[in-house]
Amino acid sequence: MTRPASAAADPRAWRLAQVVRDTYERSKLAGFLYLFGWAVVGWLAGAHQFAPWPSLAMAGVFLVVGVLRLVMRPPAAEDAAANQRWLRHYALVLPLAPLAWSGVQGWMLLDPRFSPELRMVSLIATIGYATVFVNVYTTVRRFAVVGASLLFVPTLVILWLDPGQRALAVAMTFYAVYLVGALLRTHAEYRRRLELDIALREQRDLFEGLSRTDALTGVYNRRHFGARLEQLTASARGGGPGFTLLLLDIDHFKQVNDRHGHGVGDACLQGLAARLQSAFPAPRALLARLGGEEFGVLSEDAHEQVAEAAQALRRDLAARPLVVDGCPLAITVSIGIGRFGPQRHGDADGLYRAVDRALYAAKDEGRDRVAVDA
Ligand SMILES: Nc1nc2c(ncn2[C@@H]2O[C@H](COP(=O)(O)OP(=O)(O)OP(=O)(O)O)[C@@H](O)[C@H]2O)c(=O)[nH]1
Repeated sequence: MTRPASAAADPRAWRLAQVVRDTYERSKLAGFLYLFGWAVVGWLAGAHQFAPWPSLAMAGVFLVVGVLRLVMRPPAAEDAAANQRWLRHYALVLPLAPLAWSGVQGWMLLDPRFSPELRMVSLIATIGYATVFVNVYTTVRRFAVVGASLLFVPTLVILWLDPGQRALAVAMTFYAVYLVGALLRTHAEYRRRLELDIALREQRDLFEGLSRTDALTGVYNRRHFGARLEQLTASARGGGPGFTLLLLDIDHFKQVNDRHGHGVGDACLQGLAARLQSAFPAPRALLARLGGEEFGVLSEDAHEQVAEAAQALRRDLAARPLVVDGCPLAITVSIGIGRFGPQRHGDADGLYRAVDRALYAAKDEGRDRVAVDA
């Protein structure tokens, strides 16, 4: 009955895990684009005839790299160390395809057996792959920079070194400059969206936490307690582990408010919640304020153990009164306890009514006592 993870779950670990998930999702099939590109260009050029082994080797490289990208699944958990490791390994795999494509591109530009028309087709493919890198790998900027550079820089060098290709060299250089700008913009947009996701997630966690928590004491509220009671009852009816319900009511609490004021009454409720939390610690027990001066505990322990802990709490309150504003505040409590029995109680309401009766029996018998539904 552990208290759920708080709203302040580690946003840095989540951000890293999200970057890893996005990177994988965006790139898992993209490796095969290179295989497709080489199959089309190489086939049209007849490379499989005039250079069968290099052609086959290229296809093999693209196939292996494509499969590698697909099978390198990211870690399932938001484990920062595992995600960092994955990024380091992926940083070695991701550049392989652009590197190999750069080889293809250089080969096509330098080998006269490739026609000018097919060279143009391969240059268009290079532009396409570099554009994909800049738009897709905005998740990790260095990936985009490395990939696009591997694709573009060798091609630019070859084009600039050939005086006959000046116009193409100029056009490609302009496009490279555009890609740098596009990379900066898309990366900034991706980071903004990520931060927005984190803010939304934190707000959702915060509201979820608030909807389960009692504002005054910080323990669970009646709503969450009721939902958990229903779950435990259903599970016990289905043969799951049993549980014990405890209901506690402060005796003559009205007098505390009347004598000392509402503020002292509030502090008393907070002090008692803290004592209850120590008497019935998570994860074996779930504590809630059910309203006013009434608290409830759902415990995995047998009712004898819960009753023992309840008696110890009662004795502790007598021996060590609560301290409010530096002054001791003596209070006593009445407690009802019952272990869920599917035959005896039927459902959650049946158990609640039985334990409530035990609590009122404790009140009727003079308060400051524990009564067990048996
Ligand atoms: N300070 C404070 N008082 C509260 C709060 N909620 C309920 N109360 C008070 O709790 C008191 C409950 O009084 P009663 O229901 O008569 O119960 P009691 O005086 O404890 O008497 P018994 O339960 O019969 O022993 C009322 O005076 C409510 O105003 C709260 O959040 N803060």
